[in-house]
Amino acid sequence: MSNGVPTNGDSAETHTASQRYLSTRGEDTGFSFEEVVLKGLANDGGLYIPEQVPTAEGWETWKDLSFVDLAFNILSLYISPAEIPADDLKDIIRRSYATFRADDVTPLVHLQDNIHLLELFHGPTFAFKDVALQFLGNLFEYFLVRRNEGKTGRDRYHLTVVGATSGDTGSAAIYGLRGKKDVSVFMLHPKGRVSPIQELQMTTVLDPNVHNLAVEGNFDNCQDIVKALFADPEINKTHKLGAVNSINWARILAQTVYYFYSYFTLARQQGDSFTVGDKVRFAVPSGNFGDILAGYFAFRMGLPVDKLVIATNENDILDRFWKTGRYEKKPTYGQAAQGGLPADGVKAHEDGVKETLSPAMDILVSSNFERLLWFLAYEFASDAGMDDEWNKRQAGQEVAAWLGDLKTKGGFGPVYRGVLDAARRTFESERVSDPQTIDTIRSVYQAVGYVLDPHTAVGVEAARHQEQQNKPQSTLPIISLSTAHPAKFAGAVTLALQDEPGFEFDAKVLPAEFVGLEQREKRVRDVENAWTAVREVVRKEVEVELASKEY
Ligand SMILES: Cc1ncc(COP(=O)(O)O)c(C=O)c1O
Ligand SMILES: N[C@@H](CCOP(=O)(O)O)C(=O)O
Repeated sequence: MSNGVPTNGDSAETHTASQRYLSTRGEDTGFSFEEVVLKGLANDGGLYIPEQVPTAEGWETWKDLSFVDLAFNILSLYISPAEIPADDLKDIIRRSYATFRADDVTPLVHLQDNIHLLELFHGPTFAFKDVALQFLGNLFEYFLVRRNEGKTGRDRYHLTVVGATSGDTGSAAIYGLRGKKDVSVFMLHPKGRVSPIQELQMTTVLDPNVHNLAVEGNFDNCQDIVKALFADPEINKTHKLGAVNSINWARILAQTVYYFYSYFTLARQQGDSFTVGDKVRFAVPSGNFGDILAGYFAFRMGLPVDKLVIATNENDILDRFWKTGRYEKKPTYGQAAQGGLPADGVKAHEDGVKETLSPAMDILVSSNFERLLWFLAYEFASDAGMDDEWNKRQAGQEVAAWLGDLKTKGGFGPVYRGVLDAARRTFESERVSDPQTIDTIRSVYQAVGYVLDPHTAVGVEAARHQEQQNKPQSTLPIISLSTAHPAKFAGAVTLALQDEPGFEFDAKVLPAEFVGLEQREKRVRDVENAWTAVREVVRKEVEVELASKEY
């Protein structure tokens, strides 16, 4: 079904295949970038992906570009100038990264041996989410200003953003959208399950368009409520829902930039011992699979990636998939996957999400895994020798069936051997326990004096294990993504370092921006773990907000 690319009166010929989008469940195709950004989730429940992953022609020549110029080159491959003219796109990107404390936006620092840390926490809320959400906030604003030109009052297009957070997306989205015209933002967090600083970062923002909702439940309950709202035709029609979670394609797209940028930074830092064209590994602390999926796109675009290493905490659905070929909320260990794969020997944990020291990754089901599944299914279907339309249809049907089973039976798999083999060609997985996380924070501090946040520690431990395991490739540099500032997770950091001589959290870790947060006024509303109850709250609070506006 074509939904009419693009929305602003230009002809479809102005869009390349990588600038048109389809749903992973196969029913919805032909969307423009603007449509997928404003809609978030497809009508059939799928996630948007580009019809084709573009090759980054001449990427090797981008080595010395600034972050902003590099971002422009990459993003232009996915956004037609007929939708956002080049100068406007450049301006959006420039403004998005002007809010970062580091001149080079995402610095790369050498940690130990072959491991380099990609510091992604220099944005306003001290977590990697800022890289995408500063950009997404400005994109929403750009599209809304254009849509609302000459309109007044209730005729204006008012976007109602609803998002779920285990701590970091919430504040990053709020900082990306606070005070923006024609947008209300509702962030659902699991009550009492985010770190105290994360909670304060969200609830101390008092702009009238920001609404914090504390849900009695876990992160997956929050994510399910958001998905249920997107599936409800009524609220979508009346309130024009928008997404800030990584179900929104723009989140993934913005994150591909730092894979390229860190690769080039490494090449500049290493001089003769690393030339553009050499391979690297990336280790990525993973939960919803958005961050590492951006790495997959970078790889598909031509970046020389040896392997993408998925690092999970004890909520290990992804690790179990790579080991068994089954994607299951509740593990059924001991059953070998198709083709006689070994069981992984990991102990089953309690039914549901485990609360760990890396709470932002306490996720049972990783929403972006669906996007990877589509590409794996597409690759598998392509072996049948049919035409591209057939391959795409087949991939969509396969994904819809898998996701259907996940919903009704709690899991699916084992997947076809060819699908699993394709997954293993590009990715490896590691599961890191809480004690290992603490040991890693401590041993890195003792060795080099660097303080890791617990999520970053999960990635670093995975990288170190990879270094030990992959002897022949162990000379390859590993870029380990540092996804948050350690000050956001005082509990875990203090647990690991309290006995270290001279270590003082406030002096060594706490940034000035966090001092005094707890004394500020807060606004948050408790809500039931029920999507219909949340829908009522959204309706009422948007009404109050709109009634107070004069434009
Ligand atoms: C600090 C931190 N690290 C890692 C992750 C996992 O990233 P993703 O959900 O994209 O896999 C998150 C949450 O998304 C996070 O907040
Ligand atoms: N870890 C996230 C969970 C939401 O993930 P998202 O990347 O899909 O927004 C968080 O910190 O909120």
